Amino acid sequence: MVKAVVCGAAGGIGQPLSLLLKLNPIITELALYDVVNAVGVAADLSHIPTPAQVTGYLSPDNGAEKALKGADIVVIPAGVPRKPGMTRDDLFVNAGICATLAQAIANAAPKAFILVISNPVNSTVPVFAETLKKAGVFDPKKLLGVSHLDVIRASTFVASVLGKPTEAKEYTIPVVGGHSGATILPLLSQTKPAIPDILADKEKRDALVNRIQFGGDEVVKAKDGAGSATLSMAQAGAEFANYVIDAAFGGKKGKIVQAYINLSADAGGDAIKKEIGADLDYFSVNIELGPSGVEKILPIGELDDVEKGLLEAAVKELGPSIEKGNTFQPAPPKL
Ligand SMILES: NC(=O)c1ccc[n+]([C@@H]2O[C@H](COP(=O)([O-])OP(=O)(O)OC[C@H]3O[C@@H](n4cnc5c(N)ncnc54)[C@H](O)[C@@H]3O)[C@@H](O)[C@H]2O)c1
Ligand SMILES: O=C(O)C[C@H](O)C(=O)O
Repeated sequence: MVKAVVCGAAGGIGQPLSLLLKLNPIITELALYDVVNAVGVAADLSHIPTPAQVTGYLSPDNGAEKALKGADIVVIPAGVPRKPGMTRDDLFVNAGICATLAQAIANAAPKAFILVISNPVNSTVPVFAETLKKAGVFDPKKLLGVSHLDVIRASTFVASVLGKPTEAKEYTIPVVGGHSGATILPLLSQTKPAIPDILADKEKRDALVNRIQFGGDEVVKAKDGAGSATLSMAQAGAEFANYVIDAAFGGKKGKIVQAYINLSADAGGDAIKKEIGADLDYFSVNIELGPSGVEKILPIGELDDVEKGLLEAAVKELGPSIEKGNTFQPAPPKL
């Protein structure tokens, strides 16, 4: 029996993400929460003949906590998306929503896995952590910032540069760092199978790194004011959630993925700080998933000279974003 909850379920990401989770046969309960339309989306999905029983909740009468009660995993795409000209940092307005949802999770589902999609991920994950810490329920093994869209983009774009667009799934590229521009660090030198021709071609490689780092901008520009990536994010979010569910509840230990996490989650976090040469609290790293969530933090591994330069830029930009999340003070509740 697995209960999944989507917060922000009526949105551009929330709806297709909820659909994809409804299709996962391990999920037996799917609760949808949003400040608008969650009941309608739930009614719609509830007609699909898969095991998950779908319910919808709105904000009045403590809807968030009702939805969250007994949750095993909570996926959060709640909050405002970018418009052209905005950076992800401009979305820090979402911090308040994140703090409110974190408090509701602390009250109603303190042991749940929490997957944060809401931007800016580099700051919203620290906001979640700080709220959970204050509530005394923070488990760094279970709080995961979802940077998986960068990973699926990397596979797609590498295959495209190789002229093998139909074989994207065959290419695995670890993407570490954070989830915003220069903080996104694709480790092309660790691509499997190896891509020596791209690595040797500076122009090709630079363009590829840039496309992975700024793939989000490509979609924001194309949507021209109608939001940012929703469908690819829903796929990435569901794939990532399914990895976590399989590892925690499906007996499939050992999956290695990247996620933006608090480095205190495992002893391997200290080794990461040495590898990156910085005392950051958060970084997107290779993790092994298991029943406890982050079972192990694994080394980043060897970087080539290009990647060492990119790492320096990523670390520089990440520090202030983390600090912003760590020090965020939610507005006091209105009386
Ligand atoms: N991590 C990533 O890779 C990634 C990728 C794409 C988008 N995002 C981010 O995901 C977020 C959502 O994007 P979207 O395109 O779905 O936006 P959207 O506006 O289409 O949907 C957001 C939903 O959140 C809901 N919401 C607002 N306040 C809420 C609250 N307090 N509680 C519950 N729900 C609330 C809204 O009603 C809306 O339905 C944005 O911040 C966006 O930047 C992250
Ligand atoms: O670019 C955005 O604002 C949304 C998301 O973070 C993305 O990478 O597509």
